[in-house]
Amino acid sequence: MSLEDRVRELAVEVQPSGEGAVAEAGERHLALAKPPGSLGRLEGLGARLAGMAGESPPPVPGSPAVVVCAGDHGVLDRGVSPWPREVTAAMVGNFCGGGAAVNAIARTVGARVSVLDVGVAGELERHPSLRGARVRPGTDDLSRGPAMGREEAARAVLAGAGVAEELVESGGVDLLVVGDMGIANTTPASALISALTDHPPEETTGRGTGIDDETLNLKVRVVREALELHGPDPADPLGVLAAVGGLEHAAIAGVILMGAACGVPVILDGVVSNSAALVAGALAPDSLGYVIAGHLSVEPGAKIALDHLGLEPLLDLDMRLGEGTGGLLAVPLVQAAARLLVEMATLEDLGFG
Ligand SMILES: Cc1cc2ncn([C@H]3O[C@H](COP(=O)(O)O)[C@@H](O)[C@H]3O)c2cc1C
Ligand SMILES: O=C(O)c1cccnc1
Repeated sequence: MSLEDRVRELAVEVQPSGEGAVAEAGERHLALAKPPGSLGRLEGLGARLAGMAGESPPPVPGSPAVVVCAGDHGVLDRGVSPWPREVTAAMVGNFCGGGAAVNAIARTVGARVSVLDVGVAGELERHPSLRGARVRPGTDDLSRGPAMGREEAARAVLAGAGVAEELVESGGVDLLVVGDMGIANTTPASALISALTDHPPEETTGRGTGIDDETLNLKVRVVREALELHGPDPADPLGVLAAVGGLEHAAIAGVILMGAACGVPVILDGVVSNSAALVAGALAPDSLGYVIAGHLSVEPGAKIALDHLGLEPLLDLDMRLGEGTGGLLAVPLVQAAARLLVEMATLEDLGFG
């Protein structure tokens, strides 16, 4: 079986989240000891968690993990980011050493950090939290040719899916957060969002790590050239990924598909994971029933992608880092949304039934 077929097989494994449990949780919220609707969006989130688990009340997720997917990008040669490629490998080392923003926030919310090398260009030291599944040492320049081959894109999707499966099946993880590391990776994120939402590059392209006006204009031009060169077809998500995506974007799509197939909620981070969710949703529309938008990144493509997916972000903190940082901050909200349904007394318990 080809790797593409295996991705398709995984997509077919995703079951729709349970409408019955969603309705039951909605009923329960009306009965709990509070004015109806007073917990705001936490009520709808709790009902969605019930749907994902297929039962109301839903279990309270107590074992979260972030999967930081890392890769490098040939399009960096066009000057779309001010940072050198070597920062990607250095930051992967930093994730393993515990000194990155994602590590500090993971410790705050009690999440494990797992790092997946699907496409880093440099040498990496071995480390227990680092999974090596390097498909190739970075993509090619997507503005001059395909970023990667279709089978390579499929291999990266399956690498992400494999890590998610291991965390859930052997590690007891019941809540996944996706994160990214890869210098220049906001360029393929914009290209994916334009290709899959039909918004033009001027709207989906942002300043990434913090580029000036001149570099932003160049970045928009590079994304436009890539779209003109490939004419990506939204009906062929793997083709879109291979033409204008990135290896970590592919791996994140794989984590989403496997999380959904296992019935585990997946919290998105910023624009890179938002673009990957568009790919996952195009491969398996039902996977979106298991996806939660953790926060709204400052990158303009983030809002376009989330609107297209029909997802409302839980937090809006003006963050634009990636790594999984904004997604992790939403973990306590997700846990609280489930715990409210599990632990609150009802009005009837209080004698007001
Ligand atoms: C030190 C450092 C740490 C980071 N952690 C995440 N990113 C984020 O910034 C990069 C994408 O932005 P652009 O497309 O502008 O290059 C990615 O590596 C992303 O994960 C970082 C970037 C840097 C420089
Ligand atoms: O939205 C993000 O996650 C993001 C923004 C800028 C750079 N890297 C990531």
